[in-house]
Amino acid sequence: MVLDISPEDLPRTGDQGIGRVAVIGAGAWGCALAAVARSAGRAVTVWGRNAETVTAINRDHENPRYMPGVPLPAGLNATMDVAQACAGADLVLIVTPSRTLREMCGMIRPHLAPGVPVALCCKGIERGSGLLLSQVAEQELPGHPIGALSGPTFAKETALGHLTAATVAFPFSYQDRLHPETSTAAKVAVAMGSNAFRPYVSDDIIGVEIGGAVKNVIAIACGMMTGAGFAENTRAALITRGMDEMKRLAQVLGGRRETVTGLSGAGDLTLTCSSRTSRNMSLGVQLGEGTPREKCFDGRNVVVEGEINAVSVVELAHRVKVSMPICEAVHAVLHKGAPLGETFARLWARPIEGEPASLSLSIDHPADDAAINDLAERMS
Ligand SMILES: NC(=O)C1=CN([C@@H]2O[C@H](COP(=O)(O)OP(=O)(O)OC[C@H]3O[C@@H](n4cnc5c(N)ncnc54)[C@H](O)[C@@H]3O)[C@@H](O)[C@H]2O)C=CC1
Ligand SMILES: O=C(CO)COP(=O)(O)O
Repeated sequence: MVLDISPEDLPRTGDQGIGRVAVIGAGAWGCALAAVARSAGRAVTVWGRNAETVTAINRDHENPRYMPGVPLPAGLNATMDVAQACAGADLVLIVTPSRTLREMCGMIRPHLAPGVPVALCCKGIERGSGLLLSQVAEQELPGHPIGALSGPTFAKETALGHLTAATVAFPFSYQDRLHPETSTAAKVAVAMGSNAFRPYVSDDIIGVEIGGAVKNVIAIACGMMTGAGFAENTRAALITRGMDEMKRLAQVLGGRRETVTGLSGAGDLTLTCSSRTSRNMSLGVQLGEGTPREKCFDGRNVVVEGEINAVSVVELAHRVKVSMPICEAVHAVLHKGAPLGETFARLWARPIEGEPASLSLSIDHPADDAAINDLAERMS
């Protein structure tokens, strides 16, 4: 199954003006989204920094470095020239690792026509500032509507045309509330939507971004426990309690709890916490099995957003006084040298709490150090 459908074959709900899409980043997700936009009938140019990758996309319709064996639509153009990529673009998708976002915004700024919307497709929170990626982009690209596209979307499956859904979120103006179908989010959704790729429209960019950023940290936790030999009960508990951490953080920052139960929170948690296709889950599994960090992924340099973002998520949680014990545990193991077994054993031995958290209680039960040590031993 390959996504190279002719635009005429696609039922459209009405073209709302986005004809040309620039995709910044020629990795797995950049190429998958470029394929999606192309199959939805858009003219697409991908910007990449690597000459071999750019040549391979244009000549072989494949990205052998990041998505080998996955055919890309023939009509995709790739370039190393950012001015060329952005020329005439009605929509820009930024799809490089989150830590590069500020730099990418600065790079495209001189080449964008006024008011062109920019959808962020990377997942994270800026380290140090604690800013959501949309706030970073707002600082760097004044005058451009900034939104996010996020959801349970493995790049390879998406590029192969497996049925996929994602959320497109841009802040709504008052006019948008009266006519949501003409909002920027809706226009972007229409521009990207096809028979195989189903976007949903949201006005809650904070909720959507928090879901995307935090789920990677929770996926590392699930991987760690799986690698350490724990089973499905443990994973289900981490997914559910991890979602609660996301909801609390989203709400305090002005997002909606219900957004986190959507594609970008619950959906993406379900996907990435269930499959070693996820680089985050996979890193956790390898560490849980006892592989030293430098030997994970056979020593290859792989983008694992949750590893870097564990720091920014925990710093942000401290700043806004939100309790995120699972993220804290991942952070302690990855960045503070805490022993994996004992850290997760202690996570389970915390005082009894209410579910939901609005049932405010905390009952200490004496930590049984011998039992914790046994559990820690099982995990080491
Ligand atoms: N792969 C996937 O299934 C999905 C990935 N994402 C998100 O998309 C973002 C990108 O991930 P992938 O495409 O998977 O990563 P990737 O590793 O496949 O590709 C990363 C791309 O970014 C480029 N890059 C790296 N550092 C750069 C820098 N300093 N300046 C300019 N370009 C740079 C690389 O050359 C490469 O083209 C991440 O935030 C990830 O969480 C989101 C949904 C799905
Ligand atoms: O975000 C993703 C799927 O939605 C990709 O997950 P990983 O970055 O863990 O591979």
